[in-house]
Amino acid sequence: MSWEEMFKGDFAAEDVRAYGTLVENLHAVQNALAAMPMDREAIDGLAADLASWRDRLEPAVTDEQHQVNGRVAELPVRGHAMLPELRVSSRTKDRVEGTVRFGRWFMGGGMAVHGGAVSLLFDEVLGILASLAAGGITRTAYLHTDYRALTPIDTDLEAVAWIDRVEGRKWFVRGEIRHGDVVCAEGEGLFLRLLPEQGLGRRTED
Ligand SMILES: CCCCCCCCCCCCCC(=O)SCCNC(=O)CCNC(=O)[C@H](O)C(C)(C)COP(=O)(O)OP(=O)(O)OC[C@H]1O[C@@H](n2cnc3c(N)ncnc32)[C@H](O)[C@@H]1OP(=O)(O)O
Repeated sequence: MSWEEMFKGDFAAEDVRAYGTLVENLHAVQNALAAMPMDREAIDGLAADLASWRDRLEPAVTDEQHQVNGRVAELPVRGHAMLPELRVSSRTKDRVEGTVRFGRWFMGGGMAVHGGAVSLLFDEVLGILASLAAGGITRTAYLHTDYRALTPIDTDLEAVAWIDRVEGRKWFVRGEIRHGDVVCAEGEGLFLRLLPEQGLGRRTED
């Protein structure tokens, strides 16, 4: 299956743009919120605005096949608002490269990215490569992260992934997150190509 087939979007171009703007604004608010001082007026105002949007959106909740989040093929990370915005600059079946900038929202402490967010990025970049290389959807069996240096926020980082080896349906993938010449973190993951009966998103209890 080609990348284009796997990530074929089904939304109109203007809706894609609109969702991209929404995610961009959401991330900007998250970053500003994470960095704000105590400000009761802002806190109370934002809390009220969010409650109003909760009341508007919750009655319209739909199933996974019809949600927009994470299904917008044309946007970085498929428009998945939970993910750091990885911008893939090159992808082959052997290697994926991209850039990412973690905002203040992802800070753990010391102006550095939270370790869980680093692993989150590895799951994404290694997972993209595994799915691309396997020619179909893969699922993470394990993911190992070595934190070599603090990963700074608010600066462009490089993310790369390459295939280590393949054994049947098992794709062993490695990657790095770099800031200039500094390797901030190394990742290694095992991704299993799903069997037809395992389906996308099917849970074990289904
Ligand atoms: C809209 C379209 C969107 C598309 C998005 C694409 C890009 C997305 C990018 C984002 C990506 C994000 C992706 C995500 O976040 S995926 C979400 C996170 N992952 C999960 O929740 C996975 C949960 N686990 C499972 O579903 C199953 O356990 C899986 C599927 C992984 C394997 O269950 P399955 O029943 O299939 O396999 P098996 O048990 O017969 O084992 C088969 C072989 O594998 C070996 N093995 C198994 N586990 C381990 C282990 N932990 N260490 C070492 N080895 C392990 C095992 O020994 C055996 O080896 P061998 O004896 O054959 O040699």
